[in-house]
Amino acid sequence: MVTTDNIIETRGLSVTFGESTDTNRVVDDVSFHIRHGEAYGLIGESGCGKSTILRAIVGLNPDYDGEIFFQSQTVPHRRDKSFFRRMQMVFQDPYASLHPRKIVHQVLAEPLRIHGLDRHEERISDVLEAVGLGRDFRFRYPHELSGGQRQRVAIARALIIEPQVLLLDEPTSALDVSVQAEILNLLKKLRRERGLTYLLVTHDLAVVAHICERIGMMHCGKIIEELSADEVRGMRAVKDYTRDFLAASVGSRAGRIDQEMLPS
Ligand SMILES: Nc1ncnc2c1ncn2[C@@H]1O[C@H](COP(=O)(O)OP(=O)(O)OP(=O)(O)O)[C@@H](O)[C@H]1O
Repeated sequence: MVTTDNIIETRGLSVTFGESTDTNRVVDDVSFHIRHGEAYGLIGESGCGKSTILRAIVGLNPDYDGEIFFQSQTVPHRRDKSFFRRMQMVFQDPYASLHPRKIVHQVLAEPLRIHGLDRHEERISDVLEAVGLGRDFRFRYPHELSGGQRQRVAIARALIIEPQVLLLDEPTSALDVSVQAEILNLLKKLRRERGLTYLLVTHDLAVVAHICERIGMMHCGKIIEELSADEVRGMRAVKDYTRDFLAASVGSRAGRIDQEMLPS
């Protein structure tokens, strides 16, 4: 049943790559929902299909089976502009996602132009302020920014058209650990201030536990179990696979983002 509490829902979502006898079903019959204003995390080991789900939802993988709903409406396989007005994506690598020959002002003006929004100067200044960069950053090229600053610009670009949902694909994994914490805190603040809904994909337990209220554990293309953030922190999983994943994550790179760096 699709309810109005859900902003995103998938039913029987499957994605298969390859042709004829050489096919690989990397997302296999995935059904889950995200409520308005919720932060939902998909976690799992590399290659389990997390990013493919995100890409299917945002329309970068149009060849999927099953259904995707946005605010109770079936989303057409080919997304239109109005869809992107409401849902934006932030990619893992801020080095690759920003055009090297465009200054920040141009990067931020482009979505405003595409979506026909006015007051460019004001919106650009406001969004730079919101992501913790001053107005002066407008004139910088990406190579004149640090990794964290670039990811702030990428977040600003996603937010400038005031979407309802951000899809976050490993938004901090290309950054130094100390910078990761800054960006995670920024994402938390922005969600609180703007009532955003997040779908976050990561293999990093600390990231998902700090940002998300509910977490889907993925394995071999399926969500095998859903947990609350408290259940993740308390290592209270039902499935053996999830318990092993949580146990293996403690003390790993993920564990180095400690509580002090991430005020809740
Ligand atoms: N366009 C594509 N064509 C063929 N195979 C693909 C394509 N995109 C992804 N895959 C394969 O699908 C599987 C799932 O990839 P996906 O990127 O969704 O995993 P992931 O869980 O996000 O992993 P990671 O954390 O490493 O990004 C992988 O085996 C990958 O090689």
